[in-house]
Formats: sequence, C-alpha cells, structure tokens
Amino acid sequence: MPRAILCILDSVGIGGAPDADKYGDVGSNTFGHIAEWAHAGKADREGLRSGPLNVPNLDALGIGAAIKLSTGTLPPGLSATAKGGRFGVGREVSNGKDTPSGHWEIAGVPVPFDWGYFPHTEPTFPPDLIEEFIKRAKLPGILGDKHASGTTIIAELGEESIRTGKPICYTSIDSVFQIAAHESHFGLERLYEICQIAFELTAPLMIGRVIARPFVGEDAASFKRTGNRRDFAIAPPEPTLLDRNQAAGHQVYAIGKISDIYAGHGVTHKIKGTGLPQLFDKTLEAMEMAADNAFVMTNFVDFDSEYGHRRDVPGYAAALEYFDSRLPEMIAALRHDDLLVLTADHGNDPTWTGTDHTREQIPILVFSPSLGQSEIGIRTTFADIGESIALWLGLVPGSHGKSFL
Ligand SMILES: O=P(O)(O)O[C@H]1O[C@H](CO)[C@@H](O)[C@H]1O
Ligand SMILES: [Mn+2]
Ligand SMILES: [Mn+2]
Repeated sequence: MPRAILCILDSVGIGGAPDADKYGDVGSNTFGHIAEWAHAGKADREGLRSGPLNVPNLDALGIGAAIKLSTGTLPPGLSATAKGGRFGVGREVSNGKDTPSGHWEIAGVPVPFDWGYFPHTEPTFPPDLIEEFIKRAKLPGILGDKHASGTTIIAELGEESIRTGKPICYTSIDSVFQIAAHESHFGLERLYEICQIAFELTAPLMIGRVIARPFVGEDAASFKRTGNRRDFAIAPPEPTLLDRNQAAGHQVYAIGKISDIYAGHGVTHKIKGTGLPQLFDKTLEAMEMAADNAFVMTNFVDFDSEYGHRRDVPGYAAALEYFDSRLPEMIAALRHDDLLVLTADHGNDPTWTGTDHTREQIPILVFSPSLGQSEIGIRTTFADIGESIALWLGLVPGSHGKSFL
C-alpha cells in the first residue's frame, strides 16, 4: 500500500520566478548562487567546509536539471540530467513569499487573500494594537516595534528586555508579529501566553503568524535562540492534503514546525525536532512507524532560519551538504510503493541584499522505487505537488492543481 514522504527544505528556492520583479527579487536564486559561490571558493569556512558544493545525491535526483529548467542556466558542478526519479519546477500562485503561503499551496490550498503586513515605519505596529496588547497581557510595555532581523534585535535589546520585563516585538517583510523574550527571566510559558493574546489581536488584521522567539544567555554576546520557538498561525481557508488524508482515516505525521504551519489541522502525529540532524532522524523514525496510506511531512527549517535569513553562504552550503549526505538513508528506507518528494516553500538567497525571503520557483524532486525517470516541467502552481501526493495516496481529487504522476 502506498505512503508519501514530503520534505520541505525551507527556503531552498531555485530562482526564475516570473513575478520576482514585484518583490525586488529578479535574479535571486538560492541554490544556484550557493553553488556558484562555492565553486568560486566564496563559501569556505575553516573547520566547516570548503570548495565546490558537494551534493551528489540531490544532483542525481535532478537538482541541477531543475535549476537549469527554472533559470536557463546550469550552476557549475551540477548535472543537466537526472539519474533517477522525476524532477521539475514549481511556480507559486499565492502572493506571499512566506512559509504558510508556500506550505498551504504545496498541500493543495493556494492562499486566496492578501496577508496583512506592518509598514516600514518606526513604530511599525498600530498604537492601539500595542496598547490593547500591553493591557491584556499585563506588560510594563514592549521593546522593538520595528522591522528587524531576529538575532540582531536580541543582541540590541535583549539586556534591556531582561532588565525591564518588556518583551521584544518585531516584524519582517512577512506577515508576522514576532515576540522575543528570555526563556527563564521572562519565562517560556509566559511568552507562549502573551503570544496567544497577540495572536487573537493580530488575526483580524490578517497577520499570518505570531511567533514566540525564546532565547537564553546573559548578555548580548551570549544570547542564543532556542528550539522552543512556537508559531501561532491562522488556519488554512480550505481542507489541505493533511485534512484530506486524515479524513480518509489515514495517518498524518507532522514533523518539525509542520503542525504549527497548518494550525494543527489534519495532524494525527505531531513530532517536534530541533536542527537538521534531529529532524532527519525523526523523519526516518516516522517512516519506520508509518502505516499504509500514511502521509509524512517534515519542515527542515534551519536552511531558512539559521543560514538564509543570516545571509550565511558557507553555513547554507554546509547544511545542503549535510542533508545530501543523509539522503541515501532516506532512499534506502523507502518501501516499493513509497513516494518521496523533496521541495521548498520559497527562496531565501543568502547572497541577496537584506535578510528576507526571496520570490523564487522551487525544485520538485520526486523519487519512488516504483517510478521511472522523467521531467515534469514547470508546474504553474505548487498545488500540483499536493494533488500528485493525493493521487498517490488514493484520495479523491481536490479543487486546486493537477497531478504530475
Ligand atoms: O530574523 P528572524 O527572527 O529569524 O525572522 C525570520 O523568521 C520569520 C519566520 O520565518 C520570517 O518572517 C523572518 O522574519
Ligand atoms: Mn519557510
Ligand atoms: Mn523565514
């Protein structure tokens, strides 16, 4: 009986989005630029990695061929042909270049509305929203109230936050309200509590997510964010592939932040994990446990949060190489009628300006011991991924996308 395993390599875009101009992202290409920089010796870091990007397993599944299809250019060191499985390119119809938009569309539900965003002003948040938040959450005030990178703003305001008990509230180009506070001084449960209050206040503004960003350490030099991040997200507007598989009486394993992204909807097994090695292990464990017709979905967030937003090219390259080095384990764990899909939710080119996501097309790399090799072309919506998995799992067709199987 069939099963499906869907790995979202968060932010591993492959350039070529036809509407990138609307986002100021023309020419961005996360995977392609990392390969180029590595080839030019610009992704070396002592003790971490050096030289050209070493990703033979992703290359065999067609990452090079997909990038060539997406942008017209084959990055150095990658192959123009795949050696197994099906490869192609996904193009997003949803307007946001953010995690929920990408994930919902992949799971068959393009976002039919525009998210709310906070302006590039200081303060960025509406004063009446903050006033109500402070009152309901019983806070002495807030810090931040601007667009910022999460690690930078903790270094800047973390000490003051500990001293005053005021949480750090900030946003980005995405539809987010993020709250950073110290895990023990402020308290993790208290942080979750105020995030829930913020979520109730921001959801009517169509803000996609409130994100709890706990950190530890005692001064600017030692502050570090922990794995206790939690996303409070608006629920998808229609049943996703997760809901559909659950409604059919089958298992849905949500690994990493998947459950948060779909507001817990359609999830039968929620599994948390921190860091690429653990997320990979948890995925392999789920593949061992999963019953017939199960859908296993993992979000590998570190590509995005640790390397993309941090504009860390060597770090991103090393993360891709790590994932690649473990891919043979996942392939070896596949049963004859398992389907493995590797893809991404948006781009986050670490060679690009700023610290935000980039509007890009995504790779679609599909492998099953029972499928032959072929090209599936440029798909005009990410929803084709969800529809293909639905078909594989024997579900009734949904209302968006077409199967490429
Ligand atoms: O800079 P950090 O806190 O990692 O924030 C990033 O993480 C958010 C969620 O992915 C994005 O919207 C971006 O702002
Ligand atoms: Mn993402
Ligand atoms: Mn991100």
